[in-house]
Amino acid sequence: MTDQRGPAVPAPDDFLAVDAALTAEETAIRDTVRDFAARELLPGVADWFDAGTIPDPRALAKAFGELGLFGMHLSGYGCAGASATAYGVACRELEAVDSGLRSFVSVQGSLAMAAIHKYGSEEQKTSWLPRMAAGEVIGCFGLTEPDSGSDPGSMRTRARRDGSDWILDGTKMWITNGSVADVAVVWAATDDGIRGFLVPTDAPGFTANTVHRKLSLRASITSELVLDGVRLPGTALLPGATGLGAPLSCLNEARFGIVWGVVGAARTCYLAALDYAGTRVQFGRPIAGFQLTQRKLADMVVDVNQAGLTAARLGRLKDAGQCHHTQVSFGKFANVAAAQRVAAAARSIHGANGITLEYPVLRHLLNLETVATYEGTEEVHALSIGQAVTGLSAFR
Ligand SMILES: Cc1cc2nc3c(=O)[nH]c(=O)nc-3n(C[C@H](O)[C@H](O)[C@H](O)COP(=O)(O)OP(=O)(O)OC[C@H]3O[C@@H](n4cnc5c(N)ncnc54)[C@H](O)[C@@H]3O)c2cc1C
Repeated sequence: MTDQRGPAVPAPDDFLAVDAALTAEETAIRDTVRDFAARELLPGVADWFDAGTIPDPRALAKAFGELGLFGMHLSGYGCAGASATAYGVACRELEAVDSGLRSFVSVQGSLAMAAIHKYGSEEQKTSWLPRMAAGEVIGCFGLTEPDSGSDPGSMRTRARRDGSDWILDGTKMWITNGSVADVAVVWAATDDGIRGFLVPTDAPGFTANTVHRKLSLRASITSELVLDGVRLPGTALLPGATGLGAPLSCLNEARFGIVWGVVGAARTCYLAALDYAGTRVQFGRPIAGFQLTQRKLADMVVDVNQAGLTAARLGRLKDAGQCHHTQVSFGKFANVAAAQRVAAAARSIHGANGITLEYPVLRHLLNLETVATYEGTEEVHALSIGQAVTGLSAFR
């Protein structure tokens, strides 16, 4: 909108008019997910966080499936085949409500389904993907172990041959949706290097134990997976996944969703702070009128919108097939840190109210501790960027 005085004052949450570059389809997806999230997720999320769970994960999976969010940027097998940017926008709108809800979609679509889509046999794809896309089957992705996190090559979970079968032994830790999953994509060391397996969670010897007393990502189910002599047929092996590069490429898909998602978390915190600062009166005037508050709000609007710009640029690079994994590392590294700064500043603007679940700010700030840790910690992505720019690996 312009008038004779020139362009209008930009919208606080889209200061650089990034969304104007979305296609009509991407805009429609944004609006659909935003409406759904406001109607179905936002009213309950503080209670779910308080209770430390998602009350009905199967119903939630069905609802996400009906919206076409699972495996949204994959094609065929019941997946929506949308652009990477559209998927990113959907992640942004979900994480504007809670990082745990975006994690549900990331793990199902970008980790479990992407692994099957990329590395599975035709039979595995037709058997699992349509039901996972519809939300009838929940998947999880087991890479991390109690003693193997940033260095997944050190994993101890073993898969050994027994005739044409495989026998899996080991423990996976911090696995999102592990206790509610129907199928686990489990990565294990074999005599031929790291391989991926599709493990039905009712297989004898498989157990999942929910992790309790988390202080972050509480509206999400996190589990330990125990594999005690789990016997699988030869057809459980993902034939195309050979070596550590396979799970790492799935993580790169999920990280792309994080680059976008945290923009949503930051936006929510920023808008809450802006609203609060405009109505909270101290010393006879709204705290938004104090210079120190305005400095915070200016820093926040820059962080939110620069992060949005980074996400949008990576989306277009990915849609063009031109997004290098170190660029996704750049996005995760920069955007998570920006979201953490915004959430912390928003919490301070809310004063004492900011420590309660009546306002979203501390919930988001706590969630972002997980988001900074999973899919590669802040340090790991710094090293990945460092390696890209220097040509020297400092990982070990
Ligand atoms: C809520 C939640 C959900 C999760 N969901 C999943 C899931 O679904 N599937 C899954 O497989 N995993 C999942 N994870 C695990 C997550 O990916 C790991 O926690 C992460 O990779 C870090 O591993 P770690 O916790 O073992 O930390 P560590 O690797 O032990 O790292 C500890 C610290 O050391 C630093 N560090 C490590 N190596 C280096 C180095 N070379 N140089 C400098 N610093 C270094 C790290 O950056 C970090 O600060 C989840 C985690 C959480 C908290």
